[in-house]
Formats: sequence, C-alpha cells, structure tokens
Amino acid sequence: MPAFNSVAVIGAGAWGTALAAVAARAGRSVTLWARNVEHAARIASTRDNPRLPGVRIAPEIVVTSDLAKSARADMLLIATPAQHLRGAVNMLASHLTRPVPIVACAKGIEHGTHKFMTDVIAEAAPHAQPAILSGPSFADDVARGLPTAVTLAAKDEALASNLVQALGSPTFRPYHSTDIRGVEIGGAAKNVLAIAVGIAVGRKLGASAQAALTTRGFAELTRLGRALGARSETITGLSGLGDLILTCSSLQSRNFALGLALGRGEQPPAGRLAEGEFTAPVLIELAASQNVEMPVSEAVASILSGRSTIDAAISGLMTRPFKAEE
Ligand SMILES: NC(=O)C1=CN([C@@H]2O[C@H](COP(=O)(O)OP(=O)(O)OC[C@H]3O[C@@H](n4cnc5c(N)ncnc54)[C@H](OP(=O)(O)O)[C@@H]3O)[C@@H](O)[C@H]2O)C=CC1
Ligand SMILES: O=C(CO)COP(=O)(O)O
Repeated sequence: MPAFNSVAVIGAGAWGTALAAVAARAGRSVTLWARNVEHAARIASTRDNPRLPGVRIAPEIVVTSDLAKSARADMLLIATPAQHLRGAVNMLASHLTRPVPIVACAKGIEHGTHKFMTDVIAEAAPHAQPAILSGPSFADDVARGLPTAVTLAAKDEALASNLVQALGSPTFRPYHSTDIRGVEIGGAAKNVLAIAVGIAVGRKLGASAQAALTTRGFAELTRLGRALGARSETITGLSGLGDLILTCSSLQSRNFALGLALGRGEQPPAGRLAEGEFTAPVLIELAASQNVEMPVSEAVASILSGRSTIDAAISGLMTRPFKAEE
C-alpha cells in the first residue's frame, strides 16, 4: 500500500480548514481547495478564513482554487456540505488519474437518492477508494489542536489503517474501522437529534428531558443502525454515541443552536450550516423504507416543515403508547 504523503482538502469551510491543519500537523504536504477564486486568494494571503474566525492557517498549507492541482494529491478529503458532495466529486472525478482514496468528511444523507456519502463518492468517482471520517469534533477545537478522537472507516482495513497513519497526530486520534455504514449513520442522525435536544433546552423543559431525549434519540439511531447492518461497537463508538453526546450537549453545535432558537421562539442564526435541517426529511424517509420507528427525528422533521408546532410535537412524543424499553 503506498504512503499518503500529500493530502488535498476539497471545501474550504470551517471543517475543511480544520482538517487541513490536522493533515499539516501530521506532517503531510497539504492543499486546501476553495471553489471561489477570490476566496482562495484571500485566505492564501491573509491566512485567515472567515468561516473559521480566529484560527491562523499555517504557512505550509497551500490554499488554491486549482482543482486539477488538488486532484494530484495522494488522498483527498471532501469537506463540503453533504448535499453538495456529489457536485464536488463530479468536478473532481475528471481530474483523477489513479484510484486515490476519497474520504467523505460531511455528515448527511443525499436528498432524493437516500444515499450515504461513500455511496455518492462510489457513483461519482467509480475508480476512487471511498472512506468516511466522522466523530465528536468541532472544527474550532480541532483547528486549535485540542485533543480529539474520531473514527475513520474504509472497506479495506489496511486502507483505513493507512489513512489513520496519514492523519493521526498526538492531538488528533483517529480509530480505524471497516464499518462504513455504521459511521455514516451516526454522523447523519445525530445532527437531527441535536436539533430535538436544542428545542427541548430552548423550551426550558429541564435537564431530565434533555437526558431522556438524548437517550431515546440514541435508541432510534441504534434501531436504524441495526436495520442497515451497522455494528453495535460503531453505534456506541465515537461516530455514534460519542458525536451524539457532543452535539446534544454543546452550544458550540450549530444543530443544537438551531433547535435552541426554535425552542425559544427566536429566529435561527443566519448563514450557519445546520446539516440536521437537510438530513431530517431524508432520514425519516429512509427509516420508513426500513420500517424503523424514529419518533424523535419525525418530530424534528414535522417542526422544521411546519407540519407540527413544537408543543404538539412534545405532547405527541410524551403520549405515545407505553412500551418496553429497547
Ligand atoms: N464545522 C464542524 O465543526 C464540522 C463539520 N462537519 C461537516 O462538514 C461539512 C461541512 O461543514 P462546514 O465546513 O462546517 O461548513 P461551512 O459552512 O463552514 O463550509 C462549507 C464549505 O463548503 C463549500 N462548498 C459548498 N458547496 C460546495 C460545492 N458544491 N463545491 C465545493 N465546495 C462547496 C463552501 O464554499 P463557499 O465558501 O464558496 O460557500 C464552504 O467553504 C458538513 O457536512 C458538516 O456536518 C463535520 C465535523 C465537524
Ligand atoms: O459534527 C460536528 C461535531 O462533531 C459539528 O456539529 P454542528 O454541525 O452541529 O456544529
């Protein structure tokens, strides 16, 4: 298996910028690609990205809008929003000259197709080796070099392990896995569940409700995982329970913050990506197609679409028939 000396990060948002810092700290030669020429030039000269304010971008990271140049890297990380991942990989595919690993770093499920991120990569770039990186990791924490642990999964264990070697450092600890689907489910579902918990906190429903909702959210994430063949250690691992705990308990989370604003009856913060908003409708479609009950996620989707008020959704959850805990 070849060593991965060079890394290109596609998408210069908060997460892409943090991941470029990760790869640079791990000793890789790093390119950060931004789709907008002026945006790339501005980041390259100021070493500052307004999407991740206050974090200085290391001088050795090359910031560019040249996709052909980025595509020559030994491995690629895609850090666009989930619904734009296909578009980004489509553009990239024509520049790929060999079967490189493409690591999805977005958390979500594609609208319309119900496909997870690595399936989208496999379709858009059939010769690539798809992988997924996910886990409890705020871009700001990661960029600042605070200790973080995530899961990195690929079909081939040796590949997953080599990708971990390429990105790991004393402050960024990826664990390798071959359970791609398990990792993808956790990352997608936890954003929806974090909106639910944010709503409960915004509504001042109390710490007991926050714990109950997080736990019942985990129960439905587990049910979906089981239906789609995820391994239980993945669901209880960093990319599942780990990321759920982080996102359902922190004001730093944009998904939690969206829920918080809704619960308070305020206008949600503008211009901040909250993937759960886009994942909610497709998550419940997917769950329905698998006959999996996800009442908390359904409540979030109903509130976001205007089909239900917050109070009706809370009452709906609390008055479901009593049942055995599973
Ligand atoms: N922020 C975080 O803490 C973490 C985020 N993630 C995940 O990473 C993904 C990206 O999030 P994040 O970086 O925070 O989001 P941001 O909103 O900060 O940035 C998104 C970036 O994607 C770029 N982009 C959008 N569409 C395209 C496209 N079609 N082609 C290329 N680039 C595109 C945007 O470019 P432009 O600037 O030109 O609009 C922007 O730079 C999400 O799925 C998120 O869940 C995962 C872990 C942590
Ligand atoms: O995925 C994340 C942390 O692991 C980031 O969460 P938010 O997108 O809710 O900010």
